[in-house]
Amino acid sequence: MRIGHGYDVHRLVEGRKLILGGVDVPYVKGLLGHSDADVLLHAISDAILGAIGEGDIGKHFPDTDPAYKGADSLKLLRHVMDLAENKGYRIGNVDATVVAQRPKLAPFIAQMRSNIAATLGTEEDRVNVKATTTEELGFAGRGEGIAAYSVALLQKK
Ligand SMILES: Nc1ccn([C@@H]2O[C@H](COP(=O)(O)O)[C@@H](O)[C@H]2O)c(=O)n1
Ligand SMILES: C[C@@]1(CO)OP(=O)(O)OP(=O)(O)OC[C@H]1O
Repeated sequence: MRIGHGYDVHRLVEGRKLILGGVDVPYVKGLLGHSDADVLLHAISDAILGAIGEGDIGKHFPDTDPAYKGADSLKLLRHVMDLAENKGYRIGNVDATVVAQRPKLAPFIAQMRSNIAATLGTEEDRVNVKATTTEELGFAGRGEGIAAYSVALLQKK
């Protein structure tokens, strides 16, 4: 068994879609990034890369490479899972927390979980997604950005 941890932050700006866990969440702002800036999927991708000793998403998908401009982070996550599977691993479980003061994410969590499980080729009960505010403290609390944390446990197939 192998364990990995991931953390990511993106800035909230006007004129961008808010994509979280592959869900287009209705909001007045979206996350800024080279890709679709799906901070949740980036944290999960980094957790899996950590578990298999493969660095981080910046190493695999450089933000200087035009190929990843506007990239769908579900596709990046699938590529990361291909690396894990090629090394003989499958998902034990994945847990993640999105840190966002707004918008309310609870109505979208089930779809995020479903998207992530399908992309990882695993059962939904092996994937958990949570959301928390920071009680208006810090950058997330001021609505300047959204953070996400994840851990991933991988098992030998
Ligand atoms: N963006 C968010 C943040 C939180 N939630 C849900 O609200 C619950 C309470 O949040 P606290 O920060 O006060 O702990 C939390 O457990 C989430 O279920 C949310 O939907 N969207
Ligand atoms: C995902 C990548 C893809 O180019 O770009 P960004 O959307 O900027 O996201 P970040 O979390 O900064 O990780 C870097 C890149 O791998």
